[in-house]
Amino acid sequence: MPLFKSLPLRKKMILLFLLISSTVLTLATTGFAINDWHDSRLQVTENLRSQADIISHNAIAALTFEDPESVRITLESLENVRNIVLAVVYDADKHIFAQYSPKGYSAPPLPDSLEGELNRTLYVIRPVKVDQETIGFTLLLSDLSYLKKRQIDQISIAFVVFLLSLIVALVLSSVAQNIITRPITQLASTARKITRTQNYQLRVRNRSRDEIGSLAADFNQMIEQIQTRDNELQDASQLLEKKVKDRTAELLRLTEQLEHQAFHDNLTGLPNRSTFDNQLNAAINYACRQGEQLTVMFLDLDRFKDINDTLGHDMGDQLLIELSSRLKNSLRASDTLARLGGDEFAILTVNTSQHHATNIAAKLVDEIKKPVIIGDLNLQVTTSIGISIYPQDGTDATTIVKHADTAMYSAKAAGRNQFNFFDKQMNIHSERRIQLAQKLRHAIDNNLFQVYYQPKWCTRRSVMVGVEALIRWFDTEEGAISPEEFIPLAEDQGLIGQIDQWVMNQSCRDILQLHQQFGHKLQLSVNFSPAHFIRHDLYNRIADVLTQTGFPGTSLDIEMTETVMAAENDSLLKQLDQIRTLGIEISIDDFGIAYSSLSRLKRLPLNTLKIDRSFIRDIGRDHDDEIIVKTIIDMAHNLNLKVVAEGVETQEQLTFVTQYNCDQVQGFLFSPPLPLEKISALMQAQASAQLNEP
Ligand SMILES: Nc1nc2c(ncn2[C@@H]2O[C@@H]3COP(=O)(O)O[C@H]4[C@@H](O)[C@H](n5cnc6c(=O)[nH]c(N)nc65)O[C@@H]4COP(=O)(O)O[C@H]3[C@H]2O)c(=O)[nH]1
Repeated sequence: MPLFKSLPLRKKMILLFLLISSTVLTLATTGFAINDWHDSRLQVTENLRSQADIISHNAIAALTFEDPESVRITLESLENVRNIVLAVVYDADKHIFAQYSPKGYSAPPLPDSLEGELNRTLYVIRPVKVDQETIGFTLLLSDLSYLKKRQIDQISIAFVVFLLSLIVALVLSSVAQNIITRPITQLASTARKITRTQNYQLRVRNRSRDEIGSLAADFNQMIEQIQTRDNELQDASQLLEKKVKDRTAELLRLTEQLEHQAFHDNLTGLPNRSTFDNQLNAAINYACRQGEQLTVMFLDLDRFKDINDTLGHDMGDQLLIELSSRLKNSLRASDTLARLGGDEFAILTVNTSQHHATNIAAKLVDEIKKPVIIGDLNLQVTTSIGISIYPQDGTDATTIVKHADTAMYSAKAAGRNQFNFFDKQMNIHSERRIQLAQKLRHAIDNNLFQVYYQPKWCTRRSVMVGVEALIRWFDTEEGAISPEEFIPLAEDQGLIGQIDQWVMNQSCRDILQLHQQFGHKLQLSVNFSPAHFIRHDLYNRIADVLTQTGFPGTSLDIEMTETVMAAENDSLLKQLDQIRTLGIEISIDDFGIAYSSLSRLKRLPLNTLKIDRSFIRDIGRDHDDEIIVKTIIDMAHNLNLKVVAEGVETQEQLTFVTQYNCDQVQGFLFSPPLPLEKISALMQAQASAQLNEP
């Protein structure tokens, strides 16, 4: 049975067909054979009966007259009757009376029953009667071998027919199975193919309209649904795959960005402080093992805060980007350049001698000094660099960085635009800055400042026409502290606003006294740090001072550094215009050292240019500076601006600037900054002299 179950449907059907056909044929043949056998026996028996009746009738006389010869002759007449192998007539006592045996059969004793089978022969006994009296018996024996032979022949024929029928049945069943199972086989093979190839476009060819046809139609419909779902699934999976891919890429990008942001500065893309610290620590460990030197440079842009405050942060950012790239291009790939924040950069160079560090620092100072052109601005920035060397200036990262920072401040204090190597003395300066900052706060809170005034002389008339208010700080412990030292500190510490406000207030009161005393409108110049211009209430604050003090705006001059002038800034322009409505004049201080945009000069509402004293100082020594001074004077006059030469110390310098029609001069040649009483005395003297003039 398991073998049958595992057979393909086609073979199962053929086998079943054959089984059914052979069973039916066998049953039919057997039925026919049995029937035929019975019929034949019946016929033979019938024949024997009628022959026996005839013989019995004919033997009456012979038995009556005891004439066996005549019975024998009668019996011999059976010669033509087929199959009779023995004919015997018995007398009443069942003794053989006569017999006929064509095949030598011997007569058996007379059986008891009238019909039956004896020694594979059929026999029939008929009594010979006369008037109801039995006078003898007739026995006829018929041989069955003929019948059997016929039976065998028939069975043989039936067997052949059986075999032929089987062959026909085989052919027919094969055709039948082909008709029935082929669609099913196709269905199965299509299903297998679809499973194997996942090709849901395959369909079963459906020609019939029977159950298999509808099964195939249902199958096709089912595959169609699966195909639709598969397509939807594939679309969804593709979409999902794409989304997962996009998401993964996005995550990767974000991770990289976050990693980059964690270790780099956003604006310049340079490593940040934490990366620098890590690299420095690693470099120190390596240098320690190898016995090498390494150098840390701390770099800070000079007056960058002014640029940021006046030109705006966007401009400051662009400048930082440009300068970062310059720095990077000036260094080797093995050097680390990091932005620590604001305008502070740090550089780590490994295995570097002091000589090599000097070359690098000098190169960086020069690179930064080169003009930067952003839009129509031509900016010039300088930098101060502090350098410390491992292991001589420190053996751990914190100390080395701190010492480079200290050296940088020392470079700034020494006049900026230079580099300085750390030396132990500088620590004293660093501590000094901290101590000074504390003192400065105390001085502001307690009004511990004074204002000195430095006269400005008119070159044409040789009279004092104005004064510049300059703050003075006389500390009880250490005496006078120079503004050169504490003003940058105040700017750094965000204290300059309070200082300038105080100076303006005080000087307005002071000079108003002189106005009242001498009836002469001496012009007052006050210094204004660029930081003021980022506050939009500057106009109000100045107006308030004028209102509170009663000082005439027309006698006030505000000095701002050249960095302010470079601002492409509508707000600044607006503020300056507003301030000018108060009658106030505006001067550019220290002109010539930073910006040189002529178009900006023309656009801003200015009154005066003050030539930086570094140009005046070298008159008579540096021809270039002389040309610069002359050019500035010409240019200012062409722009309808007054020119003041500051820092005039010698007659030669005075002669030079006077020769080129400089309008005013200021400097030690005439007077250092003086307290109000001395200015008052000077004015007194001047007034007396004028009175004495012829
Ligand atoms: N070598 C030399 N120097 C001369 C000569 N004539 C004048 N000076 C000095 O040059 C400086 C002129 O002031 P500045 O250029 O505005 O430079 C000022 C100014 O930028 C700043 N400053 C002073 N007072 C104030 C203030 O009240 N507010 C602000 N924001 N800054 C101030 O501090 C700087 C230094 O001020 P000071 O030490 O008073 O130094 C003053 C003055 O003493 C000279 O012939 N030779």
